Amino acid sequence: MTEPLIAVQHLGITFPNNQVFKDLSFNIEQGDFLTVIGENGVGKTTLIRALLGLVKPSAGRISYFPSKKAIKIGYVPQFRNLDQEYPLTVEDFVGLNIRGWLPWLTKAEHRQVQTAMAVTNIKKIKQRPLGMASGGEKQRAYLAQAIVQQPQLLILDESTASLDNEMKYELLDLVQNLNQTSNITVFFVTHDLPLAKQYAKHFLALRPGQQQFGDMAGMSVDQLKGVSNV
Ligand SMILES: Nc1ncnc2c1ncn2[C@@H]1O[C@H](COP(=O)(O)OP(=O)(O)OP(=O)(O)O)[C@@H](O)[C@H]1O
Repeated sequence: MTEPLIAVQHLGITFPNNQVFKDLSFNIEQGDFLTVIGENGVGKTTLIRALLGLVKPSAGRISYFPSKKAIKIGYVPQFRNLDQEYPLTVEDFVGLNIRGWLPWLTKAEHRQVQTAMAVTNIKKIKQRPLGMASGGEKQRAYLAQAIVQQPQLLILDESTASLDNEMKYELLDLVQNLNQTSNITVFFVTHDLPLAKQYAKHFLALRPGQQQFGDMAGMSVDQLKGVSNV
């Protein structure tokens, strides 16, 4: 059995007048490609925030192995079309995740930026202002920024929403490659069931007050019906 990277046990999260999770349990295994599906408002973003330590559980716990400190998490947000005037070059944007706005990088850090751009196939546009890049290139720059620190866990938060089909599959091919060759664990939140079916190993289907966890390949017709209207 694969070791968990993160174990969520009996998690409860309650906002004033709103209990989002009552008793949520699942593991994120090392090297997994886990997709999280569920209708609007069921708590997907809240779950990500809890994994990042930004929301405190009201019950249960989230355990990190070997420790919370040892696990770096890369985050790829939902695609937002940056303004054409956005001035940072693709390279500077990717480097932002190393030292924020400080421009000087060590040689090793510079190499990390070059590697992240090579892996995500944006090296040839590294001097281009990010605002002038295409939608797919922008999203690949977000992916490069998320992996520049070589995270153990990569969270994709509806990152393919509003990308066209070709760009979606291009992005997910890159993510799958990272998952398979660098053993980066992937936590992929999406509404796109066909995409999830193609790439994910496991699924977590969230519904109000309940959850289902299982093998993506073995997802039954009933389970499929349950989440296919999301
Ligand atoms: N800080 C907060 N305070 C109070 N309620 C909150 C807070 N954050 C989220 N909620 C509520 O918790 C519920 C879950 O929200 P969340 O954004 O996690 O859902 P989601 O599944 O990500 O939705 P979507 O698919 O629309 O992005 C919603 O009812 C939301 O209004």
